[in-house]
Amino acid sequence: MNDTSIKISIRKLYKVFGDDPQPALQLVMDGMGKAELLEKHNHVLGLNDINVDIPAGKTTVIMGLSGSGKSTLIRHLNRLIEPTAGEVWVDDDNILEYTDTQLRQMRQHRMSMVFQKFALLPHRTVLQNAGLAPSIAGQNERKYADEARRWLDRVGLAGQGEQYPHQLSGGMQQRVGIARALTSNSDIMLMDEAFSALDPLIRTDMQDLLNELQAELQKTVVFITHDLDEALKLADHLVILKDGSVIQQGEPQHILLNPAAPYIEDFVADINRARVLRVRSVMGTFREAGTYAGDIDHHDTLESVIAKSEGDTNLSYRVMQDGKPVGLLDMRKLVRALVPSERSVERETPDLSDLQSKSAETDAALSQ
Ligand SMILES: Nc1ncnc2c1ncn2[C@@H]1O[C@H](COP(=O)(O)OP(=O)(O)OP(=O)(O)O)[C@@H](O)[C@H]1O
Repeated sequence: MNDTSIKISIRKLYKVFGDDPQPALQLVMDGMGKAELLEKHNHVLGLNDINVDIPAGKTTVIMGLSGSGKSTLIRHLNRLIEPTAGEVWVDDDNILEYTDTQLRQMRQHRMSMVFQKFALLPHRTVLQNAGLAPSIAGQNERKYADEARRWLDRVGLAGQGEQYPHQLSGGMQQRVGIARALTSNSDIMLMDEAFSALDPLIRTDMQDLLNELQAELQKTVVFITHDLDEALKLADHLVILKDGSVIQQGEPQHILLNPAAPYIEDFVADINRARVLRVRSVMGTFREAGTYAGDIDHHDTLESVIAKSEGDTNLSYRVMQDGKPVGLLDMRKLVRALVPSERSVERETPDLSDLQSKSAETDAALSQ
């Protein structure tokens, strides 16, 4: 994540829910955990000393199980929730110091939100829903129609502008939600479980759409999910929450290869690593001299390299990025990366038959 500036910076953020949060906060700062705070003091620890830098133009995914604090955290970014302590900086402003007018300006022009349940206005057309932000800012339909239509076209809803939300499927309604966020022309998109209400195939389509839009538009996206596959597919930066605390954050591939806590190890244990890990995350240094079986791209998945090698663990490949060699990938190293942790590598190194059965599983999954 080099060469990226920070768009949103969350500093020492705490949220305690209850009648008298300040004394409870002191107990938390002195080390009391969520369970004890609830049991002995009847206060809920929502967020505990959150420090996260959200890079501009990238997708940051906040992931955690139910109750871990994801919604509480994202709602602090537009001050739908006020913290018990801490700071939230957006574009170098501490938004907790904003006046009501500044806050309204920020919500209207600098941040948009995409909701799990779409939150479309039922009596407005698709075009009017897409143009909600300019409409609230006082523009009439004639003025915003071109821009709203452009984004409806871009999300795959060309010709649907005169429909009403109830005439569209769930996936189409969420496309309107995304078009609405894009028509607002804000740099920051907050997406709260935005795809969780959709059927699996539609959900995959929407994830692909978001990745495509991001490659084109580079918005600062903060995306909440409880689904690790979704997180790994979307995230440039991944933040994992548990009981209101950040357990680990960083580049998703790095987290997968270096889980910092048993909780994360458990989370990532069932992931199809061959499909998620990229060559760049496991390759070694490039050496001029040496023989290799062919060229692969740094962004290829390990699964595609396994297929290319036909399971031959004696091979190594030259890794290319933008036409230049950047590394070497030894198939034995690739195989080691498929095993979840260092400890298990010491116990057992998978052999060719493991690889082939993994490939067969993958083929079966792909052909479904
Ligand atoms: N208004 C509230 N009053 C009291 N406790 C709250 C309130 N809002 C959230 N909480 C508590 O704060 C913690 C974090 O909740 P939050 O909704 O942020 O979790 P989440 O990770 O978004 O969960 P889910 O995936 O189920 O939406 C939970 O223990 C929850 O019960």
